[in-house]
Amino acid sequence: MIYEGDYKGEGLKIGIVVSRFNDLLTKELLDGALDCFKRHGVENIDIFKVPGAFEIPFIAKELAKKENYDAILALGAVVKGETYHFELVANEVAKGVAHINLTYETPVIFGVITVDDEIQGLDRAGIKSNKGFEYALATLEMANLKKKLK
Ligand SMILES: O=c1[nH]c(NC[C@H](O)[C@H](O)[C@H](O)CO)c([N+](=O)[O-])c(=O)[nH]1
Repeated sequence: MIYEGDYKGEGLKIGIVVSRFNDLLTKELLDGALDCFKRHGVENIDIFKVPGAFEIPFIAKELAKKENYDAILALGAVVKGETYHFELVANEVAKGVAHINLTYETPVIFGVITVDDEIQGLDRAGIKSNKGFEYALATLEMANLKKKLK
């Protein structure tokens, strides 16, 4: 028997946590995700805005604890700078989101792009593709797969 989630969005309640740091990129990721959710029939979306990617896990955890979202999408953009800060932020956000997935009952999709520079970021935020749309598809798939496991 093969179990996989479909992309039906009707009746799903989705939470999006999006960081404002590098919002030239993150607002495009958010637009791409909202476009995807709308095209797949999702009508119940809550959006939570945080200062930077480092703050994403805290809010994602608070939402997962409530257990009233079918899935949560974390969107952010970490761009390599001159300092080591890039690696610290990127690693901690990934670890934080992974920890929430294994601690609570709500799937949290890791939609944080980590890029060397803004151009690479723009390529992924609309020029060559919109990763926000792709991460939203993963969110729909996981929300529906989880329903099948009940
Ligand atoms: O979302 C980001 N936050 C970044 N830093 C801020 C961080 O997420 C926190 O908001 C800040 O450290 C306050 O806690 C970034 N860098 O510094 O490289 C970055 O590229 N992206």
